[in-house]
Amino acid sequence: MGAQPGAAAANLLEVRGLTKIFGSLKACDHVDLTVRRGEIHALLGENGAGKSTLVKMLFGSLEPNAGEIFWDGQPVRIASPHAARKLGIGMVFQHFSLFDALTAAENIALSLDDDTPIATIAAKAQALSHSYGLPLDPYALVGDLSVGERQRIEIIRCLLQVPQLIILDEPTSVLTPQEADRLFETLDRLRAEGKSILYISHRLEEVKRMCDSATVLRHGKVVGHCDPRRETASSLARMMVGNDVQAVVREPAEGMDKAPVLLEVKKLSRAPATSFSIPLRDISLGVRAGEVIGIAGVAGNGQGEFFEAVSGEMAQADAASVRIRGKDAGRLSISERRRLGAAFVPEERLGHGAAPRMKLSENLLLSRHATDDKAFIGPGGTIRTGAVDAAAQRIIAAMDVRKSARDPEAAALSGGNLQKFIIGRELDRRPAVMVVNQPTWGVDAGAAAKIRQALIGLARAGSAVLVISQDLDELFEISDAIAVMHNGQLSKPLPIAEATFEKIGLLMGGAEPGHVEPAMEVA
Ligand SMILES: Nc1ncnc2c1ncn2[C@@H]1O[C@H](COP(=O)(O)OP(=O)(O)OP(=O)(O)O)[C@@H](O)[C@H]1O
Repeated sequence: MGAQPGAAAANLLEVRGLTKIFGSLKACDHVDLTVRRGEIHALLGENGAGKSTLVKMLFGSLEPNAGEIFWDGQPVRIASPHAARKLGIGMVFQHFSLFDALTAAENIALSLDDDTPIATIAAKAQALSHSYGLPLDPYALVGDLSVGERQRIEIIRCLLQVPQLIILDEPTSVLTPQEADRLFETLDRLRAEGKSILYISHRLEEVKRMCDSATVLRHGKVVGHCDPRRETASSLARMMVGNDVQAVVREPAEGMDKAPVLLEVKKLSRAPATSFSIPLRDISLGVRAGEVIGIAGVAGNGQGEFFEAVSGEMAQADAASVRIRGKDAGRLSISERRRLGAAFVPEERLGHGAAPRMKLSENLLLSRHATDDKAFIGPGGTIRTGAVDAAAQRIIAAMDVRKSARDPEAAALSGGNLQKFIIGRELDRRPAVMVVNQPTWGVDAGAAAKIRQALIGLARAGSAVLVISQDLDELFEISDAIAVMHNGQLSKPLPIAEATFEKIGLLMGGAEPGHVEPAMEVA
């Protein structure tokens, strides 16, 4: 610190004693952080450790209660994202803030503080996209783009402002392995140009591969610094969690071929609901009591539409296209399907999986009043608040949900902790059929292992479990068979003993199921 104005300080960013308090919780407790020029610095920590809170203070969207920030050696106050951008801090958020009905260039224009003509923005965006190897058509409608392409718009939007420090919050959680590789090449390039990157990720292998240094947070405090290249994924996880992460154990399922099919999808087809959605084509699948079936696929190949059709968010014309415990359910609503013993966990947790401004207990009542009316609703329709509260606390304890109050609003939980609560809320019902989309998205290694083990446990206790996930490691860890969704079609499930990354990868890329073996020989 104390560099002369004008002379570049060795450290681009220094944070001393940064503190943020929510109610009685110190989400960040005297945090120190140093980011050097030209380094990729990982910010690690389990769910709720305080990572998002810290970067929100650096990006000017939260005001610290105490502490100092030095930028290029000089003390600064970052009062708003606008001020952060002016300093040279850019951020690529985990949840994209793009409008589907606008083009890439129009979306970028919205975030710029001047009124540069669209054609100029498009030309600049295209030049950046070429030079950083991030293919992008500035005139494409965002609604037509894959998640990976949308992220590229966010990155290019950030680069257009010529930042010195780029904050990336879980950038690869929604990317395919190929898209992630491309992102890593871009980050390498930015580092070589002397830019600094603050990188939040729960994927420890990629942290080891990409990052030069790491700061580890636990319960809002810095508990360590390390060079991730010298650590293993498990030593990093241990540093974050404070103890070893339990490996997931998948006992082989016995006699499954004779077990009843609890969830059946039969010749399910669906025309696209909007010009941005994928049509579903003749999908058939059965999930038996006791088994976990995984659905792999590159994002945007119909997984969301399939989830909507199975869960009842979108009813089908053909009642027999979805059968739950032997009953036609295709035309039933979500609540009616839940009453048949099914549970559904959507991908998007805020707004979809939980109402943000409602307390956890209220969210619990909202999702379970139909199925648990005896437990939660008393005579004359009164709510048994004691029972609802006890169930909420039971779920919080079972899933180790970390929070700042006894029964906080859903929006006050960190992303991973909210996911733990939503999964726990459904597991607590012991549903006969469980369908979950991206079960561990944004969840730390310890909590992910816990959720995966719980899904296997639910199946082995006699339920049918269907897991849609982009995380192939996860699917290989928990599934008894894996099917692949490509362009609205589903391949036949491949028993896990026969499945390999290569076979599944080829199917994800659109290989005909029958041609998997020859294609591999050619390769
Ligand atoms: N607006 C808020 N009001 C109250 N508490 C909050 C608020 N935002 C965050 N918290 C609490 O602060 C703590 C830190 O949350 P934060 O989102 O920073 O964690 P995180 O490390 O980013 O977690 P994750 O990996 O799950 O995203 C959590 O316990 C969370 O419940």
